[in-house]
Amino acid sequence: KKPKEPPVVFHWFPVIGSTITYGMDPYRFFFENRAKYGDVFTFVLLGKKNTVCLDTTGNNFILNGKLRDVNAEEIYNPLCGPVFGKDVVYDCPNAKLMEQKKFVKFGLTQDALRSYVTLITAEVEDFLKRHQAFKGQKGTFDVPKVMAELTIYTASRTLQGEEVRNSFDSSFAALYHDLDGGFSPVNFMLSWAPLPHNRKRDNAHNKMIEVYSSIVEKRRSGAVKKDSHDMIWHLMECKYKDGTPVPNHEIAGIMIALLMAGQHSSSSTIAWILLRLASKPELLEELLEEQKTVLGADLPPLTQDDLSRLPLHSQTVKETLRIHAPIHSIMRKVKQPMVVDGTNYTVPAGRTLMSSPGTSAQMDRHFVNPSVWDPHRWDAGQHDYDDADNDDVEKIDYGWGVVSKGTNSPYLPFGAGRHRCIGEQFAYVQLQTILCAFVREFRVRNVGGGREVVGTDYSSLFSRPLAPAVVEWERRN
Ligand code: HEM
Ligand SMILES: N#Cc1ccc(COc2ccc(/C=C/c3ccc(C(F)(F)[C@](O)(Cn4cnnn4)c4ccc(F)cc4F)nc3)cc2)cc1
Repeated sequence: KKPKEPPVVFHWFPVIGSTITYGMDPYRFFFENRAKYGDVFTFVLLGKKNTVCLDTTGNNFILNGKLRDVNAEEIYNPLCGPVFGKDVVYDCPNAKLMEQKKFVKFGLTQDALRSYVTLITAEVEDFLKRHQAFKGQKGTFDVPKVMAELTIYTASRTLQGEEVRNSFDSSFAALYHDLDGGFSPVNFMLSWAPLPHNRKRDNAHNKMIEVYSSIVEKRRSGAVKKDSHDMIWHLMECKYKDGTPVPNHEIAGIMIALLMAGQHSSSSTIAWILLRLASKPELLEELLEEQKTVLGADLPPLTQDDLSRLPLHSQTVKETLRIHAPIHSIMRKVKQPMVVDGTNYTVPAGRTLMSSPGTSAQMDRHFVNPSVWDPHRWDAGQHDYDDADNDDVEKIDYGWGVVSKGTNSPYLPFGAGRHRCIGEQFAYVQLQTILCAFVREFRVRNVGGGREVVGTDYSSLFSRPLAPAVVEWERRN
Protein backbone atom coordinates (compact mmCIF):
# COMPACT_ATOMS: atom_id res chain seq x y z
CA LYS A 1 0.00 0.00 0.00
CA LYS A 2 1.31 3.48 -0.94
CA PRO A 3 2.49 5.39 2.20
CA LYS A 4 0.44 8.47 3.18
CA GLU A 5 1.57 11.72 1.52
CA PRO A 6 0.96 15.29 2.74
CA PRO A 7 -2.30 16.96 1.57
CA VAL A 8 -2.15 18.79 -1.79
CA VAL A 9 -3.28 22.44 -1.97
CA PHE A 10 -6.43 22.73 -4.08
CA HIS A 11 -5.72 24.09 -7.59
CA TRP A 12 -7.78 24.50 -10.79
CA PHE A 13 -5.16 23.83 -13.46
CA PRO A 14 -2.35 21.31 -13.74
CA VAL A 15 1.21 22.71 -14.27
CA ILE A 16 0.20 26.26 -13.25
CA GLY A 17 -1.17 24.82 -10.00
CA SER A 18 -0.57 27.36 -7.22
CA THR A 19 2.32 29.13 -8.99
CA ILE A 20 0.61 32.50 -9.23
CA THR A 21 -0.80 32.70 -5.70
CA TYR A 22 2.52 31.48 -4.26
CA GLY A 23 4.62 33.71 -6.53
CA MET A 24 2.65 36.85 -5.76
CA ASP A 25 2.92 36.53 -1.96
CA PRO A 26 4.67 33.40 -0.62
CA TYR A 27 4.09 34.28 3.07
CA ARG A 28 0.37 34.88 2.56
CA PHE A 29 0.22 31.59 0.63
CA PHE A 30 2.04 29.73 3.43
CA PHE A 31 -0.11 31.18 6.24
CA GLU A 32 -3.41 30.62 4.40
CA ASN A 33 -2.59 27.00 3.62
CA ARG A 34 -1.13 26.38 7.05
CA ALA A 35 -4.55 27.31 8.47
CA LYS A 36 -6.22 24.74 6.18
CA TYR A 37 -3.72 21.86 6.05
CA GLY A 38 -1.29 22.40 8.97
CA ASP A 39 2.49 22.86 8.85
CA VAL A 40 3.10 20.23 6.14
CA PHE A 41 1.42 20.38 2.72
CA THR A 42 2.23 19.96 -0.98
CA PHE A 43 1.56 22.49 -3.77
CA VAL A 44 2.22 22.59 -7.52
CA LEU A 45 4.80 25.15 -8.67
CA LEU A 46 5.37 25.28 -12.46
CA GLY A 47 4.29 21.66 -12.81
CA LYS A 48 6.50 20.40 -9.94
CA LYS A 49 5.19 19.19 -6.57
CA ASN A 50 6.76 21.12 -3.67
CA THR A 51 6.20 19.89 -0.12
CA VAL A 52 6.37 22.76 2.38
CA CYS A 53 7.41 22.01 5.99
CA LEU A 54 6.77 25.09 8.15
CA ASP A 55 7.62 26.27 11.68
CA THR A 56 10.64 25.19 13.74
CA THR A 57 10.06 21.45 13.17
CA GLY A 58 9.88 22.03 9.43
CA ASN A 59 12.94 24.30 9.41
CA ASN A 60 14.96 21.68 11.29
CA PHE A 61 13.68 18.76 9.19
CA ILE A 62 14.83 20.39 5.93
CA LEU A 63 17.81 22.56 6.89
CA ASN A 64 19.42 19.90 9.11
CA GLY A 65 18.51 17.09 6.72
CA LYS A 66 21.18 14.46 6.05
CA LEU A 67 23.29 14.68 2.90
CA ARG A 68 21.97 11.28 1.72
CA ASP A 69 18.33 12.45 2.14
CA VAL A 70 18.25 16.06 0.85
CA ASN A 71 20.24 17.74 -1.93
CA ALA A 72 20.67 21.45 -2.71
CA GLU A 73 22.84 21.48 -5.84
CA GLU A 74 20.33 19.54 -8.00
CA ILE A 75 17.78 22.31 -7.44
CA TYR A 76 20.09 25.36 -7.49
CA ASN A 77 22.76 24.49 -10.07
CA PRO A 78 20.62 25.01 -13.20
CA LEU A 79 20.01 28.57 -11.96
CA CYS A 80 23.37 29.33 -10.29
CA GLY A 81 25.80 27.31 -12.45
CA PRO A 82 25.69 29.55 -15.54
CA VAL A 83 25.88 32.66 -13.32
CA PHE A 84 28.65 31.68 -10.88
CA GLY A 85 30.60 29.34 -13.20
CA LYS A 86 32.10 25.86 -13.43
CA ASP A 87 33.29 23.82 -10.42
CA VAL A 88 32.13 26.25 -7.73
CA VAL A 89 29.25 26.33 -5.19
CA TYR A 90 26.54 24.07 -6.74
CA ASP A 91 28.52 22.98 -9.78
CA CYS A 92 30.64 20.59 -7.69
CA PRO A 93 30.17 17.89 -5.01
CA ASN A 94 28.94 19.15 -1.64
CA ALA A 95 32.30 18.26 -0.05
CA LYS A 96 34.00 20.73 -2.40
CA LEU A 97 31.39 23.43 -1.55
CA MET A 98 32.15 22.86 2.15
CA GLU A 99 35.83 23.56 1.45
CA GLN A 100 35.01 26.66 -0.58
CA LYS A 101 32.83 27.91 2.32
CA LYS A 102 35.74 27.32 4.67
CA PHE A 103 38.01 29.43 2.44
CA VAL A 104 35.55 32.34 2.44
CA LYS A 105 34.68 32.07 6.14
CA PHE A 106 38.38 32.06 7.06
CA GLY A 107 38.98 35.01 4.73
CA LEU A 108 36.57 37.14 6.78
CA THR A 109 39.03 37.62 9.65
CA GLN A 110 38.61 40.20 12.41
CA ASP A 111 41.40 42.23 10.75
CA ALA A 112 39.60 42.10 7.41
CA LEU A 113 36.26 43.13 8.96
CA ARG A 114 37.99 45.92 10.92
CA SER A 115 39.47 47.30 7.70
CA TYR A 116 36.07 47.01 5.98
CA VAL A 117 34.40 49.36 8.51
CA THR A 118 36.83 52.14 7.56
CA LEU A 119 36.52 51.47 3.82
CA ILE A 120 32.71 51.26 3.90
CA THR A 121 32.48 54.49 5.94
CA ALA A 122 34.65 56.28 3.36
CA GLU A 123 32.54 54.97 0.48
CA VAL A 124 29.26 55.99 2.15
CA GLU A 125 30.42 59.47 3.17
CA ASP A 126 31.75 60.05 -0.35
CA PHE A 127 28.50 58.75 -1.83
CA LEU A 128 26.28 60.94 0.39
CA LYS A 129 28.32 64.00 -0.51
CA ARG A 130 28.65 63.48 -4.27
CA HIS A 131 25.65 61.41 -5.46
CA GLN A 132 23.17 63.07 -7.79
CA ALA A 133 20.28 62.18 -5.45
CA PHE A 134 21.81 64.10 -2.51
CA LYS A 135 22.58 67.51 -3.94
CA GLY A 136 21.83 70.43 -1.59
CA GLN A 137 20.13 70.45 1.83
CA LYS A 138 17.07 68.28 1.24
CA GLY A 139 15.10 66.42 -1.38
CA THR A 140 13.66 62.99 -2.20
CA PHE A 141 15.27 59.77 -3.44
CA ASP A 142 14.23 56.30 -4.65
CA VAL A 143 15.52 54.13 -1.81
CA PRO A 144 15.84 50.70 -3.57
CA LYS A 145 17.58 52.14 -6.63
CA VAL A 146 20.06 54.34 -4.72
CA MET A 147 20.79 51.67 -2.08
CA ALA A 148 21.57 49.10 -4.80
CA GLU A 149 24.26 51.44 -6.09
CA LEU A 150 25.69 52.17 -2.63
CA THR A 151 25.72 48.47 -1.73
CA ILE A 152 27.70 47.45 -4.79
CA TYR A 153 30.31 50.17 -4.14
CA THR A 154 30.74 49.19 -0.48
CA ALA A 155 30.83 45.43 -1.24
CA SER A 156 33.26 45.77 -4.18
CA ARG A 157 35.58 48.13 -2.24
CA THR A 158 35.95 45.61 0.61
CA LEU A 159 35.34 41.98 -0.35
CA GLN A 160 36.08 42.30 -4.07
CA GLY A 161 39.05 44.69 -3.87
CA GLU A 162 40.35 47.88 -5.47
CA GLU A 163 40.54 46.71 -9.11
CA VAL A 164 36.94 45.43 -9.12
CA ARG A 165 35.71 48.55 -7.28
CA ASN A 166 37.33 50.81 -9.89
CA SER A 167 35.97 48.73 -12.77
CA PHE A 168 32.42 49.29 -11.45
CA ASP A 169 32.75 52.89 -12.54
CA SER A 170 32.75 51.66 -16.12
CA SER A 171 32.24 48.37 -17.99
CA PHE A 172 31.77 46.06 -15.02
CA ALA A 173 28.41 47.60 -14.08
CA ALA A 174 26.96 46.65 -17.48
CA LEU A 175 28.39 43.14 -17.22
CA TYR A 176 26.90 42.77 -13.73
CA HIS A 177 23.51 43.93 -15.06
CA ASP A 178 23.53 41.37 -17.89
CA LEU A 179 24.68 38.57 -15.60
CA ASP A 180 21.96 39.52 -13.12
CA GLY A 181 19.34 39.14 -15.85
CA GLY A 182 20.06 35.42 -15.71
CA PHE A 183 19.66 35.33 -11.92
CA SER A 184 15.85 35.11 -11.82
CA PRO A 185 13.22 32.49 -10.87
CA VAL A 186 12.31 31.78 -14.50
CA ASN A 187 15.77 30.22 -14.80
CA PHE A 188 14.92 27.51 -12.26
CA MET A 189 13.23 26.04 -15.35
CA LEU A 190 14.68 27.79 -18.41
CA SER A 191 18.35 28.38 -17.56
CA TRP A 192 19.33 26.21 -20.58
CA ALA A 193 16.93 27.93 -23.03
CA PRO A 194 18.70 29.90 -25.83
CA LEU A 195 16.73 33.05 -24.94
CA PRO A 196 18.21 36.59 -25.24
CA HIS A 197 18.54 37.02 -21.44
CA ASN A 198 20.52 33.78 -21.21
CA ARG A 199 22.85 34.72 -24.07
CA LYS A 200 23.52 38.05 -22.33
CA ARG A 201 24.10 36.18 -19.08
CA ASP A 202 26.62 33.79 -20.66
CA ASN A 203 28.46 36.57 -22.48
CA ALA A 204 28.67 38.68 -19.32
CA HIS A 205 29.76 35.66 -17.28
CA ASN A 206 32.60 34.83 -19.67
CA LYS A 207 33.82 38.45 -19.68
CA MET A 208 33.68 38.65 -15.86
CA ILE A 209 35.67 35.42 -15.52
CA GLU A 210 38.28 37.09 -17.76
CA VAL A 211 38.34 40.26 -15.63
CA TYR A 212 38.86 38.32 -12.38
CA SER A 213 41.43 35.97 -13.94
CA SER A 214 43.50 38.87 -15.24
CA ILE A 215 43.37 40.55 -11.81
CA VAL A 216 44.66 37.30 -10.28
CA GLU A 217 47.40 36.92 -12.92
CA LYS A 218 48.56 40.51 -12.48
CA ARG A 219 48.73 40.03 -8.70
CA ARG A 220 50.60 36.70 -9.03
CA SER A 221 53.13 38.40 -11.31
CA GLY A 222 54.11 40.63 -8.38
CA ALA A 223 53.12 43.79 -10.21
CA VAL A 224 50.59 44.61 -7.48
CA LYS A 225 51.44 45.13 -3.78
CA LYS A 226 49.24 43.24 -1.25
CA ASP A 227 47.85 46.23 0.67
CA SER A 228 44.30 45.07 1.51
CA HIS A 229 42.24 42.22 2.98
CA ASP A 230 40.10 41.53 -0.07
CA MET A 231 38.88 37.99 -0.73
CA ILE A 232 40.84 37.62 -3.98
CA TRP A 233 44.18 37.89 -2.12
CA HIS A 234 42.94 35.31 0.38
CA LEU A 235 41.67 32.81 -2.23
CA MET A 236 44.97 33.09 -4.12
CA GLU A 237 46.66 31.52 -1.10
CA CYS A 238 44.07 28.79 -0.36
CA LYS A 239 44.65 25.09 -1.04
CA TYR A 240 42.11 22.25 -1.09
CA LYS A 241 42.57 19.33 1.33
CA ASP A 242 44.25 17.33 -1.46
CA GLY A 243 46.88 20.07 -1.75
CA THR A 244 45.76 21.62 -5.03
CA PRO A 245 45.62 25.44 -5.04
CA VAL A 246 42.34 27.09 -6.08
CA PRO A 247 42.44 27.48 -9.92
CA ASN A 248 41.92 30.97 -11.36
CA HIS A 249 38.47 30.16 -12.86
CA GLU A 250 37.32 28.93 -9.44
CA ILE A 251 38.60 32.07 -7.70
CA ALA A 252 36.62 34.04 -10.30
CA GLY A 253 33.49 31.88 -9.85
CA ILE A 254 33.56 32.15 -6.06
CA MET A 255 34.02 35.93 -6.28
CA ILE A 256 31.04 36.21 -8.65
CA ALA A 257 28.96 34.09 -6.28
CA LEU A 258 29.89 36.37 -3.34
CA LEU A 259 29.09 39.44 -5.44
CA MET A 260 25.62 38.14 -6.37
CA ALA A 261 24.84 36.88 -2.86
CA GLY A 262 25.95 40.02 -1.10
CA GLN A 263 24.47 42.47 -3.57
CA HIS A 264 20.91 41.14 -3.55
CA SER A 265 20.68 40.35 0.14
CA SER A 266 22.36 43.50 1.46
CA SER A 267 20.80 46.03 -0.93
CA SER A 268 17.31 44.69 -0.21
CA THR A 269 17.95 44.79 3.56
CA ILE A 270 19.45 48.31 3.74
CA ALA A 271 16.56 49.56 1.56
CA TRP A 272 14.03 48.02 3.94
CA ILE A 273 15.91 49.52 6.95
CA LEU A 274 15.69 53.05 5.51
CA LEU A 275 12.05 52.62 4.43
CA ARG A 276 11.13 51.39 7.91
CA LEU A 277 13.00 54.32 9.53
CA ALA A 278 11.21 56.76 7.20
CA SER A 279 7.91 55.34 8.47
CA LYS A 280 9.13 55.59 12.09
CA PRO A 281 11.47 58.67 12.19
CA GLU A 282 11.55 58.71 16.00
CA LEU A 283 13.71 55.58 15.82
CA LEU A 284 16.20 57.38 13.59
CA GLU A 285 16.65 60.01 16.35
CA GLU A 286 17.10 57.22 18.90
CA LEU A 287 19.86 55.74 16.74
CA LEU A 288 21.68 59.09 16.57
CA GLU A 289 21.27 59.43 20.36
CA GLU A 290 22.79 55.96 20.81
CA GLN A 291 25.84 56.95 18.77
CA LYS A 292 26.31 60.21 20.71
CA THR A 293 25.88 58.48 24.08
CA VAL A 294 28.19 55.56 23.27
CA LEU A 295 30.77 57.13 20.93
CA GLY A 296 30.69 60.77 22.12
CA ALA A 297 28.77 63.84 20.94
CA ASP A 298 31.55 64.68 18.48
CA LEU A 299 30.81 61.37 16.67
CA PRO A 300 34.39 60.16 16.02
CA PRO A 301 35.08 57.91 13.00
CA LEU A 302 33.42 54.50 13.46
CA THR A 303 35.57 51.45 14.26
CA GLN A 304 34.63 47.76 14.18
CA ASP A 305 34.77 47.61 17.98
CA ASP A 306 32.17 50.39 18.11
CA LEU A 307 29.64 48.22 16.23
CA SER A 308 29.30 45.79 19.14
CA ARG A 309 28.58 48.74 21.46
CA LEU A 310 25.61 50.02 19.42
CA PRO A 311 22.87 47.47 20.28
CA LEU A 312 19.97 49.47 18.83
CA HIS A 313 21.79 49.59 15.47
CA SER A 314 22.25 45.80 15.36
CA GLN A 315 18.68 45.25 16.63
CA THR A 316 17.45 47.46 13.78
CA VAL A 317 19.18 45.15 11.28
CA LYS A 318 18.00 42.05 13.17
CA GLU A 319 14.35 43.16 13.28
CA THR A 320 14.40 44.14 9.58
CA LEU A 321 15.65 40.66 8.67
CA ARG A 322 12.87 39.13 10.79
CA ILE A 323 10.11 40.70 8.67
CA HIS A 324 12.00 41.22 5.40
CA ALA A 325 14.18 38.13 4.94
CA PRO A 326 15.62 38.37 1.40
CA ILE A 327 15.26 34.61 0.88
CA HIS A 328 11.65 33.57 1.49
CA SER A 329 11.95 29.96 0.23
CA ILE A 330 14.77 27.46 0.61
CA MET A 331 14.59 24.29 -1.48
CA ARG A 332 16.05 20.78 -1.43
CA LYS A 333 15.62 17.68 -3.62
CA VAL A 334 14.55 14.48 -1.78
CA LYS A 335 16.99 11.64 -2.64
CA GLN A 336 15.19 8.77 -0.88
CA PRO A 337 11.74 8.42 0.76
CA MET A 338 11.53 10.39 4.02
CA VAL A 339 8.98 10.42 6.83
CA VAL A 340 8.35 14.09 7.67
CA ASP A 341 9.30 14.95 11.30
CA GLY A 342 6.22 15.29 13.52
CA THR A 343 3.84 13.67 10.98
CA ASN A 344 3.02 10.22 9.56
CA TYR A 345 3.49 11.59 6.03
CA THR A 346 6.09 10.17 3.65
CA VAL A 347 7.63 12.22 0.81
CA PRO A 348 8.98 10.20 -2.15
CA ALA A 349 12.42 10.52 -3.79
CA GLY A 350 12.38 13.25 -6.45
CA ARG A 351 10.08 15.55 -4.44
CA THR A 352 11.18 19.17 -3.81
CA LEU A 353 11.07 20.20 -0.13
CA MET A 354 10.54 23.86 0.68
CA SER A 355 11.51 25.56 3.94
CA SER A 356 10.55 29.12 4.87
CA PRO A 357 12.27 30.33 8.05
CA GLY A 358 10.77 33.76 7.33
CA THR A 359 7.33 32.25 7.98
CA SER A 360 8.21 31.02 11.49
CA ALA A 361 9.73 34.46 12.17
CA GLN A 362 6.28 35.99 11.62
CA MET A 363 4.24 33.53 13.69
CA ASP A 364 2.41 34.98 16.67
CA ARG A 365 3.26 31.86 18.66
CA HIS A 366 6.92 32.97 18.57
CA PHE A 367 6.70 36.78 18.45
CA VAL A 368 4.27 39.26 20.04
CA ASN A 369 2.56 41.38 17.33
CA PRO A 370 4.74 39.74 14.66
CA SER A 371 3.79 42.14 11.87
CA VAL A 372 4.94 45.17 13.88
CA TRP A 373 8.49 46.31 13.01
CA ASP A 374 9.98 47.03 16.45
CA PRO A 375 13.76 46.77 16.99
CA HIS A 376 13.14 47.20 20.74
CA ARG A 377 11.53 43.78 20.87
CA TRP A 378 15.11 42.48 20.89
CA ASP A 379 16.12 44.57 23.94
CA ALA A 380 18.09 42.48 26.45
CA GLY A 381 15.86 39.99 28.27
CA GLN A 382 12.74 40.48 26.17
CA HIS A 383 12.80 37.09 24.44
CA ASP A 384 13.72 33.65 25.64
CA TYR A 385 14.09 31.21 22.71
CA ASP A 386 17.61 29.90 22.07
CA ASP A 387 19.71 32.60 20.49
CA ALA A 388 22.57 31.38 18.32
CA ASP A 389 25.11 32.81 20.72
CA ASN A 390 24.09 31.13 23.96
CA ASP A 391 25.94 27.98 24.85
CA ASP A 392 23.19 25.41 25.46
CA VAL A 393 22.39 25.38 21.72
CA GLU A 394 23.43 22.28 19.75
CA LYS A 395 26.43 23.11 17.55
CA ILE A 396 27.96 21.25 14.59
CA ASP A 397 30.87 21.70 12.15
CA TYR A 398 30.44 20.70 8.45
CA GLY A 399 34.03 21.56 7.63
CA TRP A 400 33.76 25.35 7.38
CA GLY A 401 33.42 26.28 11.04
CA VAL A 402 31.19 25.57 14.05
CA VAL A 403 27.55 26.65 13.62
CA SER A 404 24.52 26.35 15.88
CA LYS A 405 22.07 23.83 14.43
CA GLY A 406 19.33 26.41 14.98
CA THR A 407 17.14 23.42 15.80
CA ASN A 408 14.42 25.21 17.73
CA SER A 409 14.94 28.81 16.66
CA PRO A 410 12.00 30.45 14.83
CA TYR A 411 14.44 33.13 13.63
CA LEU A 412 16.80 31.85 10.92
CA PRO A 413 17.27 34.59 8.29
CA PHE A 414 20.70 33.08 7.46
CA GLY A 415 19.43 29.51 7.27
CA ALA A 416 20.91 26.64 9.30
CA GLY A 417 22.83 23.43 8.87
CA ARG A 418 25.45 22.57 6.25
CA HIS A 419 24.15 25.18 3.77
CA ARG A 420 23.97 28.00 6.36
CA CYS A 421 25.16 31.43 5.32
CA ILE A 422 28.82 32.36 5.79
CA GLY A 423 28.19 36.01 4.92
CA GLU A 424 26.38 36.97 8.13
CA GLN A 425 29.33 38.74 9.78
CA PHE A 426 30.19 40.65 6.60
CA ALA A 427 26.52 41.55 6.06
CA TYR A 428 26.20 42.91 9.61
CA VAL A 429 29.39 44.96 9.29
CA GLN A 430 28.24 46.36 5.95
CA LEU A 431 24.65 47.08 7.01
CA GLN A 432 25.45 48.57 10.41
CA THR A 433 28.25 50.74 9.00
CA ILE A 434 26.02 52.10 6.22
CA LEU A 435 23.26 52.70 8.79
CA CYS A 436 25.65 54.53 11.14
CA ALA A 437 26.94 56.87 8.45
CA PHE A 438 23.42 57.53 7.13
CA VAL A 439 22.01 58.35 10.61
CA ARG A 440 24.76 60.93 11.15
CA GLU A 441 24.20 62.67 7.83
CA PHE A 442 20.45 62.63 7.18
CA ARG A 443 16.96 62.66 8.58
CA VAL A 444 14.51 60.66 6.43
CA ARG A 445 10.72 60.52 6.43
CA ASN A 446 7.86 59.36 4.21
CA VAL A 447 6.66 61.89 1.65
CA GLY A 448 3.85 63.61 3.54
CA GLY A 449 5.03 62.20 6.87
CA GLY A 450 2.81 59.10 6.85
CA ARG A 451 3.66 55.86 8.68
CA GLU A 452 2.93 53.44 5.82
CA VAL A 453 5.54 51.08 4.25
CA VAL A 454 5.64 49.91 0.62
CA GLY A 455 4.70 46.37 -0.32
CA THR A 456 7.12 43.54 -1.15
CA ASP A 457 8.19 42.49 -4.66
CA TYR A 458 8.39 38.66 -4.65
CA SER A 459 8.78 38.35 -8.42
CA SER A 460 12.58 38.12 -8.39
CA LEU A 461 14.89 35.64 -6.65
CA PHE A 462 15.15 37.82 -3.51
CA SER A 463 12.26 39.60 -1.76
CA ARG A 464 12.75 43.34 -2.04
CA PRO A 465 10.73 46.56 -1.67
CA LEU A 466 8.36 47.34 -4.52
CA ALA A 467 10.11 50.08 -6.51
CA PRO A 468 10.05 53.00 -6.84
CA ALA A 469 9.91 53.72 -3.09
CA VAL A 470 10.60 57.44 -2.67
CA VAL A 471 11.25 59.11 0.71
CA GLU A 472 12.24 62.64 1.77
CA TRP A 473 15.77 63.29 3.10
CA GLU A 474 17.21 66.32 4.91
CA ARG A 475 20.89 66.91 5.71
CA ARG A 476 21.54 67.40 9.44
CA ASN A 477 23.39 70.50 10.83
C1 HEM B 1 21.41 39.98 4.91
C2 HEM B 1 22.28 39.26 4.22
C3 HEM B 1 22.14 37.79 3.93
C4 HEM B 1 21.12 36.92 4.16
C5 HEM B 1 19.77 37.20 4.81
C6 HEM B 1 21.56 35.61 3.67
C7 HEM B 1 20.79 34.45 3.73
C8 HEM B 1 21.26 33.18 3.40
C9 HEM B 1 20.49 31.96 3.53
C10 HEM B 1 19.04 31.85 4.02
C11 HEM B 1 21.29 30.93 3.15
C12 HEM B 1 20.94 29.44 3.12
C13 HEM B 1 20.52 29.04 1.70
C14 HEM B 1 20.10 27.58 1.64
O1 HEM B 1 20.07 26.93 2.71
O2 HEM B 1 19.80 27.10 0.53
C15 HEM B 1 22.56 31.51 2.77
C16 HEM B 1 23.64 30.77 2.33
C17 HEM B 1 24.81 31.33 1.86
N1 HEM B 1 25.09 32.67 1.77
FE1 HEM B 1 23.98 34.19 2.49
N2 HEM B 1 22.82 35.71 3.15
C18 HEM B 1 23.21 37.02 3.29
C19 HEM B 1 24.42 37.56 2.88
C20 HEM B 1 25.43 36.85 2.28
C21 HEM B 1 26.70 37.43 1.88
C22 HEM B 1 27.09 38.89 2.08
C23 HEM B 1 27.43 36.41 1.34
C24 HEM B 1 28.84 36.42 0.80
C25 HEM B 1 29.75 37.31 1.14
C26 HEM B 1 26.62 35.21 1.40
C27 HEM B 1 27.04 33.96 0.96
C28 HEM B 1 26.34 32.79 1.21
C29 HEM B 1 26.89 31.46 0.93
C30 HEM B 1 28.27 31.15 0.33
C31 HEM B 1 25.92 30.53 1.36
C32 HEM B 1 26.06 29.01 1.38
C33 HEM B 1 25.14 28.33 0.43
C34 HEM B 1 25.22 26.82 0.60
O3 HEM B 1 26.01 26.33 1.46
O4 HEM B 1 24.48 26.13 -0.12
N3 HEM B 1 25.41 35.51 1.97
N4 HEM B 1 22.52 32.88 2.93
N1 LIG C 1 4.59 33.19 -11.50
C1 LIG C 1 5.46 33.11 -10.72
C2 LIG C 1 6.51 33.07 -9.77
C3 LIG C 1 6.80 31.89 -9.09
C4 LIG C 1 7.82 31.86 -8.15
C5 LIG C 1 8.54 33.01 -7.89
C6 LIG C 1 9.63 33.04 -6.89
O1 LIG C 1 9.88 31.72 -6.46
C7 LIG C 1 11.08 31.52 -5.80
C8 LIG C 1 11.35 30.25 -5.34
C9 LIG C 1 12.56 30.01 -4.67
C10 LIG C 1 13.48 31.00 -4.47
C11 LIG C 1 14.77 30.68 -3.83
C12 LIG C 1 15.65 31.67 -3.53
C13 LIG C 1 17.11 31.48 -3.56
C14 LIG C 1 17.72 30.28 -3.30
C15 LIG C 1 19.14 30.19 -3.41
C16 LIG C 1 19.88 31.33 -3.74
C17 LIG C 1 21.37 31.27 -3.90
F1 LIG C 1 21.77 30.00 -4.06
F2 LIG C 1 21.73 32.00 -4.98
C18 LIG C 1 22.10 31.85 -2.63
O2 LIG C 1 21.68 31.07 -1.51
C19 LIG C 1 21.63 33.28 -2.38
N2 LIG C 1 22.25 33.93 -1.22
C20 LIG C 1 22.76 33.39 -0.14
N3 LIG C 1 23.16 34.39 0.65
N4 LIG C 1 22.86 35.54 0.03
N5 LIG C 1 22.31 35.25 -1.11
C21 LIG C 1 23.59 31.77 -2.76
C22 LIG C 1 24.24 30.68 -2.18
C23 LIG C 1 25.62 30.55 -2.31
C24 LIG C 1 26.34 31.49 -3.02
F3 LIG C 1 27.66 31.37 -3.14
C25 LIG C 1 25.72 32.58 -3.58
C26 LIG C 1 24.35 32.69 -3.46
F4 LIG C 1 23.75 33.72 -4.06
N6 LIG C 1 19.25 32.48 -3.97
C27 LIG C 1 17.92 32.58 -3.85
C28 LIG C 1 13.17 32.30 -4.93
C29 LIG C 1 11.98 32.56 -5.59
C30 LIG C 1 8.27 34.18 -8.55
C31 LIG C 1 7.24 34.22 -9.49
